[in-house]
Amino acid sequence: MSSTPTNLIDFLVNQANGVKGLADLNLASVPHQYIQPLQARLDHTKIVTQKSIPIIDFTKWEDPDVQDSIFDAATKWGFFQIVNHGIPSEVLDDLKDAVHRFFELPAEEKQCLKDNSPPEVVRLASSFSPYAESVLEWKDYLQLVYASEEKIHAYWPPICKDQALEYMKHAEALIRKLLKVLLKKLNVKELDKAREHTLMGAMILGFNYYPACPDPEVVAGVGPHSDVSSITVLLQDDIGGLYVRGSDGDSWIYVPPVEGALVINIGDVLQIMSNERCKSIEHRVVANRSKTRISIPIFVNPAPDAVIGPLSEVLDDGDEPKYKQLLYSDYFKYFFSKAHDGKKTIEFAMI
Ligand SMILES: O=C(O)CCC(=O)C(=O)O
Ligand SMILES: [Fe+2]
Repeated sequence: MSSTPTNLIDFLVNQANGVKGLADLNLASVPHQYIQPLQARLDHTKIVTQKSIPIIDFTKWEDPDVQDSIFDAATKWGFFQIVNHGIPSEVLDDLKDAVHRFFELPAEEKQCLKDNSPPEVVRLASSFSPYAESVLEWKDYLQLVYASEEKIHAYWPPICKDQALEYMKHAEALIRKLLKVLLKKLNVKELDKAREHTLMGAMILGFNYYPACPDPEVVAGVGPHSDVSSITVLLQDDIGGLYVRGSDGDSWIYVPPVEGALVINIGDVLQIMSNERCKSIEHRVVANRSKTRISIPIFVNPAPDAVIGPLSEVLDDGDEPKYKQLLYSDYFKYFFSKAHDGKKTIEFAMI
């Protein structure tokens, strides 16, 4: 049995071993840096099993009834799953295989990728913001920015590039449809170029890797947070571990893996732009004792230079604005400057 590396952050981050490298040491228990204080751990008595987020058939997405159910889910739950979304199952399966292949690369290759990647295109990290957190999260992640074809071909890792790009091409069409439905319900007639820049001007494909953990009860896979996206489109594998905050603000609802489905959630940007009609709901991930889990979010983000704030079409209905107008890059930087802290990020945008 091995012991914890003396300089843990150096081992995880600079040597690019990640928590995958730590898990491969087969430690009997997790290093103290991962142990969450009692009040931060998931209280199992708060888990609700009788409720679940809606599952929506996306086949007839232009049908007004389907659009109503999407908006209803966005306003009441902030989270829903979609099936029959049009992305072929082979594209999803090939992507999941590619994610495993990527994280199974030797640390030297990951380090080489880190050293040679411009952070505006490719970022490899462990935990969330390890230099800003007092307790680490049991997760490694890769972020691939959906930049120009030229940058993608130059910098996305060859071991997963084709599968990631194929998925993004399909997903982009789906994202446009989802945003059109949500905007229509907010009285915005079309998704023109300016709105595209604001709502989907910078998309990031994330690969999340949660290795099996000897003490899943005491660590956070991901601590409670809401996403800073417009919307997030998440592909999860069949292991499970995602929980979303119930509407009472106290309970946690399990999001079961559904074969072929994508989990959609509203992010802070759409909560702000809809002046709180759409809800950006807190969620968290629990690690697994015996199995590695992966998940693949697309963070549909505004361009960094976009100004976000309540839409005029929403305020025209007589609403008082609850949020100010602010530069998205300021919001994004603020999110990463601290540990995950529930719904606190959005206070940065409140009037
Ligand atoms: O792994 C998951 O199911 C969700 C991950 C997540 O919430 C995130 O990456 O923002
Ligand atoms: Fe999230």
